[in-house]
Amino acid sequence: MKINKPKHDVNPDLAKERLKCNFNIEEVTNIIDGGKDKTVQRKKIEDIALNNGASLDEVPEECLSIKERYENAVRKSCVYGNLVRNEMLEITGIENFESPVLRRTADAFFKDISPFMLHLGMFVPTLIGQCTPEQTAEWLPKALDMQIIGAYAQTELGHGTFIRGLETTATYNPEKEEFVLHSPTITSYKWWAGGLGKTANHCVVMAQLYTQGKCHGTHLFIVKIRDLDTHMPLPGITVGEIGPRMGFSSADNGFLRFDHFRIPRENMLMKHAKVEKDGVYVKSAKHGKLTYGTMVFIRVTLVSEMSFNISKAATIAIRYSAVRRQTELRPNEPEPQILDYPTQQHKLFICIATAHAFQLTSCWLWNTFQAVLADMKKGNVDTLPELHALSSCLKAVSTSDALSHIEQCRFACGGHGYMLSSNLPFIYSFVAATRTYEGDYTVLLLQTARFLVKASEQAEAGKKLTQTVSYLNRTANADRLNWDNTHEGIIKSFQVIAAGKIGQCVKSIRDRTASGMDYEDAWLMTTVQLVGAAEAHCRAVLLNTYWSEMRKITEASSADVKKVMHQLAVLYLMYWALEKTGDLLKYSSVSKKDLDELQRRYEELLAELRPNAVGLVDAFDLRDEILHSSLGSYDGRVYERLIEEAHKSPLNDEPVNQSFHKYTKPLMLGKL
Ligand SMILES: CC/C=C\C/C=C\C/C=C\C/C=C\C/C=C\C/C=C/C=C/C(=O)SCCNC(=O)CCNC(=O)[C@H](O)C(C)(C)COP(=O)(O)OP(=O)(O)OC[C@H]1O[C@@H](n2cnc3c(N)ncnc32)[C@H](O)[C@@H]1OP(=O)(O)O
Ligand SMILES: Cc1cc2nc3c(=O)[nH]c(=O)nc-3n(C[C@H](O)[C@H](O)[C@H](O)COP(=O)(O)OP(=O)(O)OC[C@H]3O[C@@H](n4cnc5c(N)ncnc54)[C@H](O)[C@@H]3O)c2cc1C
Repeated sequence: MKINKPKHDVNPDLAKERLKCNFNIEEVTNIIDGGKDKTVQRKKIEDIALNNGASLDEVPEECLSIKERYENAVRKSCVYGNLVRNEMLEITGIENFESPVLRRTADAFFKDISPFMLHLGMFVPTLIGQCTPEQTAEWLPKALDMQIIGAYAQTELGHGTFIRGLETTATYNPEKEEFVLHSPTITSYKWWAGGLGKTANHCVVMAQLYTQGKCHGTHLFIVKIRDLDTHMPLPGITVGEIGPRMGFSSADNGFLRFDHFRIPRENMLMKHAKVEKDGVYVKSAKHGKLTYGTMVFIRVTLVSEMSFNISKAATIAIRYSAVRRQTELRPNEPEPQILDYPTQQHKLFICIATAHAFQLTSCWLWNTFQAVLADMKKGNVDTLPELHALSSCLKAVSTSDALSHIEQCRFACGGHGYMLSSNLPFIYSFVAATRTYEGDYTVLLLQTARFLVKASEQAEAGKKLTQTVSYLNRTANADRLNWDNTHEGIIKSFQVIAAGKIGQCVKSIRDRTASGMDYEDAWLMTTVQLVGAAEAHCRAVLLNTYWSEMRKITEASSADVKKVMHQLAVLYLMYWALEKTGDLLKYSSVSKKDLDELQRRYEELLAELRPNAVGLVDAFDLRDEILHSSLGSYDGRVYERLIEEAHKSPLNDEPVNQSFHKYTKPLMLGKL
């Protein structure tokens, strides 16, 4: 594999690490990309971005003012958008506009985020999923060609989670064959939509549909909000940016208020329901929640997105840990590389394993999603509830785990990890938002819990369950599992933990209703346990999927690659078994001796993986221009880069800042 040659000598410690690596890095890269041809395709697309000045920012993004950051991000988004439509989509195929490669290449342009991200990320998928064929023909080519730029405006100031509580109204007027969009209250302001504030000229709006005097619940509408020539907001539209936030600093999350704003009838997205010219409401969907389809799609894609973000953080922290030396172990001996500390390995190797676990699980989930879409095309919606339960818990757990692992990577880099130039704070604040958007962590786990409680009751009644919950058929009446210290044994124990927790929830709800509580209150009182049960289910799914997909995908691999991929998966199983010892003690016959043995094996495994650590992150094949990190570059010039970045601070533009003469000196002289 051609590695882009570093311009400088590689740090000697890092160079030695690469010599220690005992597996074929390219083979692992191909596995991560999904095949050799996919690696070639990714590199080709990255080359297009990098050959077009992707990473060239004279002043680092973080040193710009809010306005400058936004304007710079728009400039780069236009260069990027143009490359996407003219060159990159030609390589991926237009039907793969959502390819993770495009999203990842965007990182070569933006340390933070593109104001156009939600155009491709949510607006286009909504058109694809929610339009009739005629509407698709009208809107999709314009959107893909970026003649129109869109946002996804669902959340309001007063409601994000509870979609049925949204207050924006779309009232049909049959005389004019128009919908009137209106924001009746302060809490009905649309709030948060990415790109809505200043960039988008169109948006998809979720609103309560009224026709013939009756409310039919939330539906989607496409709305032009700005003049395409002047970009001025249209009369009846108040639109702007919501203000600075923890991350997403180069984008324009927006607010939007409608004042009796009229749109043609054809602008209701009518794939699943429509309003006839005379105002008659017709529902064609066989499932009530198909208008939520874009959210399911994004939840599915976020699992792969989390793998990517963990792999970036792990690459930075592991390369840095190979360069950084700290603390004498024995007098007069050289200070060890911090990567030699088992505590450091404990923080970091799980990140490598998790990136693989999420990547393989995301491919499996994507295939499941495609199968459900195919079923739905044939009119069968029976598989949707399982997909919703699965995508909800995997989105919740993968974003939450990614966030805590990325924070560990920052801790692992000590003070330098706190520098924006390390890129870790950007990665962290980007991922922090993912735990909330597209459905808050707790809320989504409670969605999965609804499915699990029903499944448990069906298992109790002797019904055969679908694949991801079929373990409930086997474990419904199991009390404590006999501990079996094999890999399959660990996976099984997680299924027993999940089954036990779900069973306990069902019992709590029944006990509470039996003592006179109504079902809603009994459910509410049990929600802390229900969240735990859904998380446990998700862990069982993740462990099982990672293990079985890893074995499948490495079947034809070389012995060394097989070995290291196997070691990572075992590390993942052991890490989680040790994290959940309380649950294991509760639901299996595991003994203190077994757990001590597991701990010992885990520590040995860290040592076995140690020589391959740098090779494993090199295999993520994240080019420096995508990583944007003073600590994580391929050549390991950590200290030189930190100094170079420090010199870019605008505060170093002159030797004395004017504030000295204006304020400090008068203070010193007692003249304030
Ligand atoms: C130039 C370009 C540069 C770069 C771009 C390049 C590439 C881009 C590519 C990719 C980008 C990738 C990522 C970026 C994406 C996003 C970035 C950031 C933006 C974020 C956007 C948002 O956040 S949009 C808003 C999202 N909002 C939510 O998620 C709200 C969460 N709430 C809900 O989902 C629901 O309200 C609820 C599920 C909590 C409850 O719904 P409700 O209607 O009240 O339903 P219930 O009555 O409770 O339930 C009834 C039954 O329906 C079932 N149900 C619920 N939801 C679904 C569903 N979605 N599907 C199927 N079934 C569902 C529910 O379980 C109930 O079932 P029962 O059987 O139990 O009755
Ligand atoms: C960076 C970012 C980008 C975003 N982009 C968009 C966008 O492009 N388009 C868009 O429409 N939206 C967007 N959002 C909004 C996002 O989807 C919502 O913030 C999210 O769905 C959470 O809803 P909320 O803010 O109303 O939180 P709330 O629902 O108010 O949550 C607050 C707390 O209450 C808890 N809670 C709420 N309901 C329940 C319940 N039923 N049971 C138990 N606990 C509960 C939650 O767990 C949480 O702890 C974005 C948000 C962020 C942060």
